[in-house]
Amino acid sequence: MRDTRSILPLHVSALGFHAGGKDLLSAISFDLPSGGITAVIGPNGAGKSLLLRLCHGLLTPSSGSVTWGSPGGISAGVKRHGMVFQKPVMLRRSAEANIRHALAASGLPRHERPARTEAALARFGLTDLAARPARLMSGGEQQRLAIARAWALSPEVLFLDEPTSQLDPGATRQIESLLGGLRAEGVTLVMTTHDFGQARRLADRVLFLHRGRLIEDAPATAFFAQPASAEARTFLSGDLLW
Ligand SMILES: Nc1ncnc2c1ncn2[C@@H]1O[C@H](COP(=O)(O)OP(=O)(O)OP(=O)(O)O)[C@@H](O)[C@H]1O
Repeated sequence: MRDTRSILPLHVSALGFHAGGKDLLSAISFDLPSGGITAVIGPNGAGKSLLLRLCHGLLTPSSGSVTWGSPGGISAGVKRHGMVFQKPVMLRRSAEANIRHALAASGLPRHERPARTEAALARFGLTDLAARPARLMSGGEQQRLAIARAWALSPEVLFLDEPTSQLDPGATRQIESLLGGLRAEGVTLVMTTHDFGQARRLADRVLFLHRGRLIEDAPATAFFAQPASAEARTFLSGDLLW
């Protein structure tokens, strides 16, 4: 039977990542409790994608740790966090088959897959596109499918790496509205974005990274109204390039 205990909070402690002779992330510490949207922002190369990949387990920390769950809660071995990338990676199959494949890979019993697939397509407005080859779908449709595919696995936490950077304003608003809906459902979201307007519209909390360090961890309203650090002030004014 599925373990319904929470994988949260996520504890990131003194996290570091070293590659190519460089410290790309250093001494990053924060806790992620359940709920809300956290925007990870910062200039190009700050380490935002690396941070998400480390949290999701795609990379191994060089130092420090990423741990899930509180004592007595769920921890190792249960992966109820998903990740959506800037450019969705779709199999050369229909939209529906992409979701079914993810469900099969996750070990969901075969008899549960059709209903779960149907629900995911319906939830994200993709029912009419179910048979469409995923790679022929528009960028916005593919991103919706990527989110639907991640949602189908019932994630408690969803990491999204610049989910709308390839999309036009209409598709961006559509994705934002879907993300707001996931938040309302209780999914905990962590997303990188270069779009300050989007971070203001969506985020409850901001993690501001610069040169591999966590410079600010603040409620989004406070961060945008009055950033505490000189780096964030310069970044928000558009003058901090890297
Ligand atoms: N495996 C790797 N080996 C060496 N350097 C890497 C590796 N992965 C990332 N980097 C470097 O680490 C730095 C941070 O990369 P990352 O992709 O996390 O930045 P980012 O904040 O997401 O930037 P952007 O906003 O441009 O997407 C960059 O300078 C990048 O070139």
